[in-house]
Amino acid sequence: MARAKIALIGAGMIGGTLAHIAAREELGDVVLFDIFEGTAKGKALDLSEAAPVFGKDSNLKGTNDYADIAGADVCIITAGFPRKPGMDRSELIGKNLGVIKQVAEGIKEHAPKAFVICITNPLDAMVWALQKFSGLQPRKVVGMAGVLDSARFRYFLADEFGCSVEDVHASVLGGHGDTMVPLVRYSTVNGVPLPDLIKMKWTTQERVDAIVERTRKGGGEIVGLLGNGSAFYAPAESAIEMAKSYLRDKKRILPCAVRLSGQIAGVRGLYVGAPAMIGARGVEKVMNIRLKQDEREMFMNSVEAVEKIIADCKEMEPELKD
Ligand SMILES: NC(=O)C1=CN([C@@H]2O[C@H](COP(=O)(O)OP(=O)(O)OC[C@H]3O[C@@H](n4cnc5c(N)ncnc54)[C@H](O)[C@@H]3O)[C@@H](O)[C@H]2O)C=CC1
Ligand SMILES: O=C([O-])CC(=O)C(=O)O
Repeated sequence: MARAKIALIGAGMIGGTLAHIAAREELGDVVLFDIFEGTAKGKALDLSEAAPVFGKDSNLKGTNDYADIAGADVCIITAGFPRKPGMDRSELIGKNLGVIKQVAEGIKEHAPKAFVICITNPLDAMVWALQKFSGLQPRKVVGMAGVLDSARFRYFLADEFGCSVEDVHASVLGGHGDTMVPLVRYSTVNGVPLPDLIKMKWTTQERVDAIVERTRKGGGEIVGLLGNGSAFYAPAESAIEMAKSYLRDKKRILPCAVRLSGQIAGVRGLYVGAPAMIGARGVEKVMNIRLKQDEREMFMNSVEAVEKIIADCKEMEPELKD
């Protein structure tokens, strides 16, 4: 059987890391696309030269020609600009909306059957715009944020309990911004929910509240530390998890930015983070979890934040207006 073809649109920090993981895991042949041809070609060649050392076979190609992504099974988009310390992700639309428009046109023309995972920020608005510009089926266009946000939540909780990260599961809903909703009630250690762990005196409400707040601001914490760029290892690992679930029809249930059609709090037509089953048909199901009043309020607050960014995108690009 032919190898899967994975197109990485954007060959910067996340794009290069994605290529590295895809090659090491022999997920398929990799096309690295970037407006800077040298960056894409250089990283593809460097990784090709590493392959004999790690002993895996994948073809890696760098390009600035969309024709090279033809027939891709998966496209992962990181093209665009990261924020700088002190900036909000929403401030990136001025630069990144135009980039997403170009990327959508490239994918629509050359890889319209691909499963498309958007990472570019501000995430929920960019994946919404990408689906609109490209006209691809919503079930084949998703955004990566929830896997990353819940991985941060899991890491902070495992650190709090001094236990393995493998035994901590967590769910984060809503937009990828400071209003995201880490769901305490649905987060567990060995199946035991956090509120029970508080009763068991494994931690306190105050400490859990602080972890929730740190999770919400997790991206900004890394931006502040790096000084010149944003997180890339954890975002790349997270998108690969989503790509693998599609390519291997694993039907993982992962928190992703998906276009809702009423499953959570009745929200429709908007891309926002929710637990979704990813299989060979793309988004095969969205979990219709029931929220308590306070959770629902936090979720709607996050939805409103996404709606505001989308309204600004519509002002910039009238073709996005319905
Ligand atoms: N969704 C999420 O959870 C996360 C999102 N991000 C976002 O991912 C994006 C990429 O981050 P990095 O890889 O760190 O940035 P980077 O700056 O290292 O790489 C971006 C690449 O995009 C390329 N590019 C710019 N315009 C392009 C165009 N029109 N066509 C093709 N390529 C183009 C640049 O040349 C650069 O190589 C940023 O917007 C960042 O905010 C970052 C971390 C997590
Ligand atoms: O914070 C940023 O700008 C990058 C990002 O989305 C994250 O790491 O969560």
